[in-house]
Amino acid sequence: MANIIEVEDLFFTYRDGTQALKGISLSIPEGSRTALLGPNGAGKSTLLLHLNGIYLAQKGKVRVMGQEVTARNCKWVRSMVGLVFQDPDDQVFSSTVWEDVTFGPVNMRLTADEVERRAGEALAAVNMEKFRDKAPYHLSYGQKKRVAIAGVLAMNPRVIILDEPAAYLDPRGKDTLMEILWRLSNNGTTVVIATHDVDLAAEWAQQILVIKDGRTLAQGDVSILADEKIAGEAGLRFPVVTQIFKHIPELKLAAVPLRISDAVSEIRKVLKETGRDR
Ligand SMILES: Nc1ncnc2c1ncn2[C@@H]1O[C@H](COP(=O)(O)OP(=O)(O)OP(=O)(O)O)[C@@H](O)[C@H]1O
Repeated sequence: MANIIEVEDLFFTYRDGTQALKGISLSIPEGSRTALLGPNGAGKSTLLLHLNGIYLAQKGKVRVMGQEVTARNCKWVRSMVGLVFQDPDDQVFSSTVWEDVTFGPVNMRLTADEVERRAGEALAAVNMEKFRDKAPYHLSYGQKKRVAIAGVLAMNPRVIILDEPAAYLDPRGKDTLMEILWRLSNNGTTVVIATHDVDLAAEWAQQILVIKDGRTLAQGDVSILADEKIAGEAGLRFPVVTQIFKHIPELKLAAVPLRISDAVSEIRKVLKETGRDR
């Protein structure tokens, strides 16, 4: 799989002198599901703002679809890489939901028909069609979050990045959001989430990126989440499923499971081997 995003030795210092990124490198394969993890202040949000061209590299490179992100092409980058902020109040500001979701496509100077089609499809994708004439101000947090996602979807990006997508959502809101993320990924969109939720990362992601202190600590498949050294360094806890199985070594599993579905099949295997599957 080709990489749709590549970051090479990227540095970024805020005006007050805070060095947020200190030579970070990583890659995101096209069509993949990536979870970005790391402790508070690791540089996740700062990195995400570089991936869609809101911040530009001070040193090092960010490449999107093979093109280096610069002041000249950052508008194109923003249309290719959609970013959903953690707090929908930072993103949803128009007087109606419809106005908000059409804002991006109107700015892209698409025809009225195309704007209508894209905004309609985007609202349908997040199950918010019936709220189109409502003021975002009157929506619940989870509904506003879905409007923010629709606004990004309406731009038809190749990559969608969500900063802490599950934060403050109730269990049902979180399930709805995960369904949306699965659907997007099944349709071929590259999806990246920054999260502190290791269980969500283990269940959903194909690729895990752990960052710490402005650098990449680890990049690889979900087995990274069961690695004691990495978890210790990044201050991550193991997924709940992994914790349970690490406590029962007498099961002698070939690999400690990270996901509920893997745990269930491991348990079934043990039951079968010991004749307790009836
Ligand atoms: N606008 C800003 N001005 C100055 N420093 C900033 C600014 N935004 C972030 N920082 C600093 O940059 C570093 C990285 O912050 P960033 O928000 O990227 O981390 P994060 O990994 O997203 O953290 P969290 O998990 O808490 O959201 C931190 O030390 C933070 O205090």
